[in-house]
Amino acid sequence: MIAFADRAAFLAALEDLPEPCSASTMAARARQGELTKPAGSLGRLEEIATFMAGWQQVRTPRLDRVRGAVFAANHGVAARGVSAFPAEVTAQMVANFMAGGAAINVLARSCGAELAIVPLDLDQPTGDIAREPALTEVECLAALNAGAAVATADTQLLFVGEMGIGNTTPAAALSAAAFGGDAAQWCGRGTGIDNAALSRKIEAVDQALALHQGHCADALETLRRLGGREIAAMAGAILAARLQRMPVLLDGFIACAAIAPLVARNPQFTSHCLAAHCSAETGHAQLLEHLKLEPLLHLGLRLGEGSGAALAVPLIRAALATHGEMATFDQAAVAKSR
Ligand SMILES: Cc1cc2ncn([C@H]3O[C@H](COP(=O)(O)O)[C@@H](O)[C@H]3O)c2cc1C
Ligand SMILES: O=C(O)c1cccnc1
Repeated sequence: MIAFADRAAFLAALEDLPEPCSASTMAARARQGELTKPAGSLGRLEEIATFMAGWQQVRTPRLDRVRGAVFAANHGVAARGVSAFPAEVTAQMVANFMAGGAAINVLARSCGAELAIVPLDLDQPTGDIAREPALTEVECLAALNAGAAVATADTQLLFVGEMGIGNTTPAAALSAAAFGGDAAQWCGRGTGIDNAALSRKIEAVDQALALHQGHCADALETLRRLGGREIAAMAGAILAARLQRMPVLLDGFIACAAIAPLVARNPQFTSHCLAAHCSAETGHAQLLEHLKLEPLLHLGLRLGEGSGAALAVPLIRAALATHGEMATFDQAAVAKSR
């Protein structure tokens, strides 16, 4: 199991990222060329199959073990009234996840994913990022490692989701810190806030950036100052997946913002990631552009929890099924292109 002993170990891991197996990628690409269809006619399904082959290091990748994890935590900044819901909802939704009644439970069941629910110190909200760092270094490392622990070695595809009332605020701050732009450009309506709450949110992000930006010397420091426990956990899980060459399906705005500081440091970081969808939250489309990822789905979702990622699993499955099960031109005695 992957764990980051200290700041240096986390930062060193980010500098030394494994690459996909090029022999498997080439073998998968060659197989795509032999299947009974015009070259390229399955579009992104073909890219998905070769992507999965490279990361799983086999010519014909499989999807028997899909693992999802939902990390939950509370945010000091929520006390500023930046969400449409009270902070108690985080713990109430964790109970709902445990009982199997949330959207992600239903979607994980319907796509055959195993789901871990990981509450992180729900009774200890982070510091309010507008006036102090969200986390201490020790707390941030603990959250990164709680995330890393879900990337278990037998997982063929990992997705991560989150629950944390107010967390679109730190997500906006992390995005602005990593890729520039002002607070208003990254702040959206989250759970459905009104104009007054949106003004408070933009002000909180402005203040957070003014306070912390000069001190964000590395990716851990940025996550610690502007992030939160569930956000650091998602970053830890996605990095731990990469260290094991495990492909990752990214969810919405918050899950993508969690890796923004890692991508700012190492632009190659997202090579093992597919963007499941583009959320309706302001900022997600531009964030995906900075991550250089093309989303698979546009469904107008703005839920989080890993819901968009779970919805993309059947698409990956279909890509791998065509790749693995279609007849070749030779097998089916179909004439090849001239
Ligand atoms: C019942 C409920 C279920 C949710 N599931 C995900 N979120 C989503 O909404 C929150 C982010 O939006 P904001 O920053 O505006 O608070 C996060 O918890 C996110 O996962 C939910 C929110 C609510 C209210
Ligand atoms: O994009 C998301 O994942 C999202 C958007 C709004 C609220 N919660 C999550």
